Amino acid sequence: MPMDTETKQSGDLIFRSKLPDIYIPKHLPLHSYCFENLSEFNCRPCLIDGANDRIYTYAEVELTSRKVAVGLNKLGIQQKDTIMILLPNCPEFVFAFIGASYLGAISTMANPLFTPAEVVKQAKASSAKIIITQACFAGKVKDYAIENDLKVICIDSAPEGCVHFSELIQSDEHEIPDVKIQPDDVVALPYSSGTTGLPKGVMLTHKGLVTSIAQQVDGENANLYMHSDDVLMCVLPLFHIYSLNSVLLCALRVGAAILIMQKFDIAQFLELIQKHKVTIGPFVPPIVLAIAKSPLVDNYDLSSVRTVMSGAAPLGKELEDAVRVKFPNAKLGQGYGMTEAGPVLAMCLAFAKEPFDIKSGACGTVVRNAEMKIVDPDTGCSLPRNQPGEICIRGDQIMKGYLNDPEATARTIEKEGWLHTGDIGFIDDDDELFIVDRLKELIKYKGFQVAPAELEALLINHPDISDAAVVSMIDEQAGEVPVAFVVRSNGSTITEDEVKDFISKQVIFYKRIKRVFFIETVPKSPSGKILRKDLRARLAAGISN
Ligand SMILES: CC(C)(COP(=O)(O)OP(=O)(O)OC[C@H]1O[C@@H](n2cnc3c(N)ncnc32)[C@H](O)[C@@H]1OP(=O)(O)O)[C@@H](O)C(=O)NCCC(=O)NCCSC(=O)/C=C/c1ccc(O)cc1
Repeated sequence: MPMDTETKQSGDLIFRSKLPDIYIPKHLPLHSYCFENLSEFNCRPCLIDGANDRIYTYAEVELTSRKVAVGLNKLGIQQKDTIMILLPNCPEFVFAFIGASYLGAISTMANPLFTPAEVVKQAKASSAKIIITQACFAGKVKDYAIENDLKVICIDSAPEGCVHFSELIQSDEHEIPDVKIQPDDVVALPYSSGTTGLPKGVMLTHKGLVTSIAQQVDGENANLYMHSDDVLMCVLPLFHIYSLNSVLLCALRVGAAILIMQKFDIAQFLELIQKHKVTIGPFVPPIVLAIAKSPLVDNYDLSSVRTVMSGAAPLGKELEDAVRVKFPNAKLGQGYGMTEAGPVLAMCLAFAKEPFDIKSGACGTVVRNAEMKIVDPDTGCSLPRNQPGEICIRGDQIMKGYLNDPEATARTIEKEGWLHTGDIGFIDDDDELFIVDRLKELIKYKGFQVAPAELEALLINHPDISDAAVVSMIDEQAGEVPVAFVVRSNGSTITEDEVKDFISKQVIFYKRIKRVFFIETVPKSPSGKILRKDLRARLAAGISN
């Protein structure tokens, strides 16, 4: 047994990476760290827009981002202000995010397919001062922007009252304000519901993201080895931390090319891999499933791909094996992330420069410069190898906390710095982590988060519903889908379709309720907590209306 990866510290059994700790320049602001080695790849492709093959070199991306920083500043954005990026994957997403970082400002990212109410909720909660979007989504924030005197910037055309993105780029980069960015300053504010409750702003700092990127791609034997000849497929949405961190920011650090795809379409996706000789594919299980199942795959040359990573949801062993044959030259493995954890907790060591053997089904080994422990959820005691418990992580990469929510922060991060994931897993004799269950309420539809509390709050707003609980149901395509247990108000005859329609109108597609089951009472603990396990057990036993 590799004892040096396991130590005892004040009674806790702590696991560490097999890779040695490295120096991490945590004092650098995120943009300075990402562009630290820029002179080595100034003229190389940085962003490739898959929609039109337009290539932006590293020099262009860096310069444009600085211009955008000045442009944002001229529109009133100052250090510590928040901008909202409401965009699908596109070069402007990158310029806006990095531009805001140069200013010491914060980016909160939202799915442009959110309903107006969902966007406005996040814009309000994050106190966003500017919203950067596309003309077709501008209507979602128009009224809110007028009421609150916010500027809306559009990247394509500028509807009345909006500013065109090109105006930002016309600024003189030399006018960039001289800001002193502290390592603990927030740079990104994604939203996540964590282990319980409603979506909350996750404060990720310069130091946190620098540490997370370094844990993946820095060091002589990098854990997720990539270099300036690599081409990464960027099809996962940049408004979630997986793609933002493990694709965009990691690639920028090493000078790799980022192939931007706006929307997943299997034929276009395969075409782009072949055309641009993609070498690294960071995916999620539904994409892996599409590749495994599509007959189109055999018409394309995918031999350039050397790394296929899956994350954000569990990947079954059968699927892993089925897709392996489609990529003749690729190593296949998983990464394990959670927005609050910065996000990467564990990464497949077969992706290391000097790779290790791994087992299929494992979601990696704890990243370097970090500590992991597995605790008994009932007693809080740490557990030895091969015993499942709640996965906890400690290190500079984890979030600073939830925005304006010290109670939720304290529930998630212990005083000693341990972040509780709400995931149940164990570490085996070879230091590999296996996730076996989930303690938290979260539902994952194709890797997108659905917070049951959010849907329950909407449901009980309906006059014909007196109580409701939302849990996950297994689904082959999506992994999980939300289903509702509903208690009708006295005398109500509300139907399943009426309940579904009521929710569909208010939420993005992946939060739509797929089934409704009517019950007499929602099972609850004496303290009022919904007994979700009981409801899931009823589903498993084959409940029907
Ligand atoms: C690419 C997927 C897998 C599949 O996309 P899809 O085939 O379009 O299917 P969807 O179900 O998502 O979307 C379908 C619906 O959306 C619509 N849609 C779709 N994109 C459009 C559009 N750009 N315009 C307009 N309509 C559209 C589409 O038309 C359709 O609408 P409808 O027919 O009415 O249901 C997509 O689901 C997806 O991106 N999922 C991944 C989400 C994700 O990145 N999650 C990460 C969360 S953070 C995390 O967990 C971190 C983990 C992590 C792990 C490891 C690490 O190293 C680091 C981190």
